Amino acid sequence: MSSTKSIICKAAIAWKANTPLSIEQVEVLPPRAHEVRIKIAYTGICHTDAFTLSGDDPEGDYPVILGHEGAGIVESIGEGVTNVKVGDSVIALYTPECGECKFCKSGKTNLCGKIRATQGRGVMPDGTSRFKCKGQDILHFMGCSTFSQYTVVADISVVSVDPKVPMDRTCLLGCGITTGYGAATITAKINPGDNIAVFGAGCVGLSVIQGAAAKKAGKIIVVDINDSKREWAEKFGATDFIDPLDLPKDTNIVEKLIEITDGGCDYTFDCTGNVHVMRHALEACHKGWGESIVIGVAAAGKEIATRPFQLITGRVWRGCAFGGVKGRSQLPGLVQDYVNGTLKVDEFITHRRPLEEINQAFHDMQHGKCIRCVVNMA
Ligand SMILES: NC(=O)C1=CN([C@@H]2O[C@H](COP(=O)(O)OP(=O)(O)OC[C@H]3O[C@@H](n4cnc5c(N)ncnc54)[C@H](OP(=O)(O)O)[C@@H]3O)[C@@H](O)[C@H]2O)C=CC1
Ligand SMILES: N[C@@H](CCC(=O)N[C@@H](CSC=O)C(=O)NCC(=O)O)C(=O)O
Ligand SMILES: [Zn+2]
Ligand SMILES: [Zn+2]
Repeated sequence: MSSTKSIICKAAIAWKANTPLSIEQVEVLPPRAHEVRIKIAYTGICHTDAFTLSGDDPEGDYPVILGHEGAGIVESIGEGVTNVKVGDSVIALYTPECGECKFCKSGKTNLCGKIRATQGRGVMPDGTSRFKCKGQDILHFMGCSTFSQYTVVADISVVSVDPKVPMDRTCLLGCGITTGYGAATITAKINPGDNIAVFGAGCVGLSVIQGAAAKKAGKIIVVDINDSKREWAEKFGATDFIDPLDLPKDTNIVEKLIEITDGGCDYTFDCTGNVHVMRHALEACHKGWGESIVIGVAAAGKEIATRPFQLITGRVWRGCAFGGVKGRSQLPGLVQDYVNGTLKVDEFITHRRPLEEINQAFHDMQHGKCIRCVVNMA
């Protein structure tokens, strides 16, 4: 049912790049046509939130409410909304799904194009913001802004899920876990026995591992410069763990991977955002058919490089957003995969914090043993 009233609530605002978030009282305007206002219950913090906060995101602009890995309850809907209703348990989608645009109709990508231009400018599809604080408009982020107790999203950027599943779990299907699992089970076409390598054993990389294990991959080799991730990688199904910094001086990670996979990997995945790692991931692929999938986000100006010969001799370089998953069509099924035990979610939660401690949660993520911190937005 549509509401005409604003809501005053708490949100963590990034007033400018590279500064701690500030907990503020914000006004959240009512949803307009084809918009949904959500009471956010829990949100994860993804490395991409930190990427934008750092100032490295070419689309980054301020002041902004970050957060794109969130779940909550529909509080009100605007005119014309039919896909969700007040009271639904939902996940916000930074990759929307309109079902009508050239991209959605292509059957070749999950990258819906309907609202990407306005989303990239931090505004709603009509070009305006639904957040106000201290007399000024506050920008939206990735069409979600889950670091606010209430947020407004486009109706194509939200999906209802099983209300019996706790939202401190479903929030994590809003980005990292789904991205990694989808990269391994949808974007890559892993056959049983295929040898794969995962570079970076954070939330995304660990979820690639679980996806590859689900596809009955052969060797699942995890490459991370942080030895403490060995245990994590094995917990999610890795068969081998290599810290490149431990290799003999005369051996590099590409040679090592080619050696232990009899010519190279069938698939590799970059989950680090480091463009040099992306090159290693490509060149560790098997001649003739190996595919490397870029997931990591790199800063403005960073570019990848390799010899054209690597591609001429059959290696394929591709990437994916949100694992290639169509949020409105496929997330409810992934939630059920969690319910029936085939998709790990609980195991990713290493930290929990209240909204007031969100800056410490960013610190957790960038130091120590954090895989995912879940923030309680109450
Ligand atoms: N394409 C998409 O749709 C999405 C992309 N992303 C991006 O994916 C990447 C991973 O996200 P997330 O898992 O949350 O990030 P994390 O920071 O949790 O994980 C990154 C992992 O890579 C390791 N690492 C860093 N540098 C290297 C290196 N040179 N060689 C090997 N390992 C390395 C890190 O180790 P250490 O802990 O020691 O730093 C860490 O374990 C990020 O760039 C993020 O922005 C995230 C979600 C969706
Ligand atoms: N604004 C950033 C975009 C970085 C990026 O690639 N984002 C991913 C999701 S990362 C989630 O944690 C993505 O979905 N990209 C597709 C898109 O349409 O943006 C930049 O410009 O670097
Ligand atoms: Zn993310
Ligand atoms: Zn679309």
